[in-house]
Amino acid sequence: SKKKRQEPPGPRPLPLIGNLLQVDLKRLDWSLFNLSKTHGSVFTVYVGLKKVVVLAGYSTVKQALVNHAEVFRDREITPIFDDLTKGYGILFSNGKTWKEMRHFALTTLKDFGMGKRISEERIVEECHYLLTEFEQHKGKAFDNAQIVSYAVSNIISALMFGKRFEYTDPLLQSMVERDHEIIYLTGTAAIQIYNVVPWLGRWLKNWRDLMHNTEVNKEEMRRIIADLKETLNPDICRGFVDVFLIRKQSLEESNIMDSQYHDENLLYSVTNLFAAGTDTVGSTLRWCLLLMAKYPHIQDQVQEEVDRVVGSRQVRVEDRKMMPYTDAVIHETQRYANIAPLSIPLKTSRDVTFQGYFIKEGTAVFPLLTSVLYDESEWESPHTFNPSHFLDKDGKFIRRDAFIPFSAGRRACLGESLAKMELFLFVTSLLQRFRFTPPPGVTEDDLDLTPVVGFTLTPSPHQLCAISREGF
Ligand code: HEM
Repeated sequence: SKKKRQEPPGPRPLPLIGNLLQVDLKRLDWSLFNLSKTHGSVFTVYVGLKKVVVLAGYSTVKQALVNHAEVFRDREITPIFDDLTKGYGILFSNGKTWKEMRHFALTTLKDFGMGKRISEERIVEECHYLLTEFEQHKGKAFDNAQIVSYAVSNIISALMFGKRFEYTDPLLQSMVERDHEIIYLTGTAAIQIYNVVPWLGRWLKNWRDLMHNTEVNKEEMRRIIADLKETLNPDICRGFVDVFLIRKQSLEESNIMDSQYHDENLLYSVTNLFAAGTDTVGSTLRWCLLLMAKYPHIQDQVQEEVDRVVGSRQVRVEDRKMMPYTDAVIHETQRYANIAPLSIPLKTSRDVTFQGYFIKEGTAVFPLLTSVLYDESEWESPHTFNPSHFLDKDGKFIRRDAFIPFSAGRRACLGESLAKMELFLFVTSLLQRFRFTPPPGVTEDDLDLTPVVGFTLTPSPHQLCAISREGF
């Protein structure tokens, strides 16, 4: 009946441009969050002619992604996602490709220690390189964006290629820089326009830059893979790429030619993991250092806890349970920084009636993480950086259901355990050794928390001073 097929409400769209006048493409997540206050937690917007259903607030997002996991599972392959990976790999694939590549990536990365002791050793080793680099800049104002990203990308590189890069290696530098650029450009207003009017592409500088960066990236990744192939030894698997190549070889030897283990899926899975594993953790780490410099009384409490629990020895993952305040600060950084505000768009895998509204198969869906991490009915002071969100009255760490910066359901981030381990070890190691302050002549109030808005939210370019702490 007509009633049963009622579609989610929303602002009235205009011909051709849809609701483009009601949203700010430069801060789409906040515009949609505001619209949810008028139109409810499930509503429709038209980005040009493209219809999108927005899910807002913790209970709605959770109900969709977790309780209707099979429906809200497929990726919406926008024109730009298609340009980037042609439906291969993990991030922007669907069906058999996605299922097999996600499963393979998860099991292989776990076999190489993702989230376990072996990764801990690797991260601890990388902390030393990072600290040495900070040491060289100590006391002077500097922008830590690059070295933080290099350290973080070495963790995923070790899992995939079985090696780390020197921070001075031009290959590492260019891959990190280009990925950063790609992630930024993908979220710009120009590319969102391209997604609804793809023939505009060649006229848009952002699109041309994106395509150029993607091509160079692929070339470099192909060369790394070719080197690994040349030196492949099935008895000593160095990482993800080796395991993939061996699986591919053995399937080919068995004359199975239609498997998912082909060059394209290898190339795009590796580029996906490198990009998803670098910029995300890198910018969260930078948010954390910036917030520590801005709120010195919070930094004091973290350092008091680090000194009391760890002292001057190496921090280990198992220290975390004795460090509720530090744990709360890292969680609150992820909540407040909200680095993936729109998550990554999904589409419905079949017709569904959700919260009384009919949503047709193939409809694009935005699980609005901003509306979850800033949900006023879940957080006591959503707009303030407040580690108490994760502490009970006795100062013990508490989990919060609405803390889903890695999203939830079938598509949830597959690097969550690795990211959490990296964040804990990098943050504590840096704060054990250094005090972070604004540069001379800049006050804490001057430190700007306005993000640069791309596909992720990163801190605006800034400088901090890393001052050596007494005893180190
Ligand atoms: C602070 C760090 C990180 C954050 C906040 C984060 C967040 C996210 C989010 C929001 C998604 C989208 C989930 C969805 O579509 O519902 C995602 C997907 C993904 N993440 Fe992460 N991520 C982080 C670190 C990592 C790391 C370290 C890796 C690499 C090991 C990684 C690999 C991936 C992959 C491969 C996907 C795609 C999953 C799929 O489509 O099935 N992420 N991440």
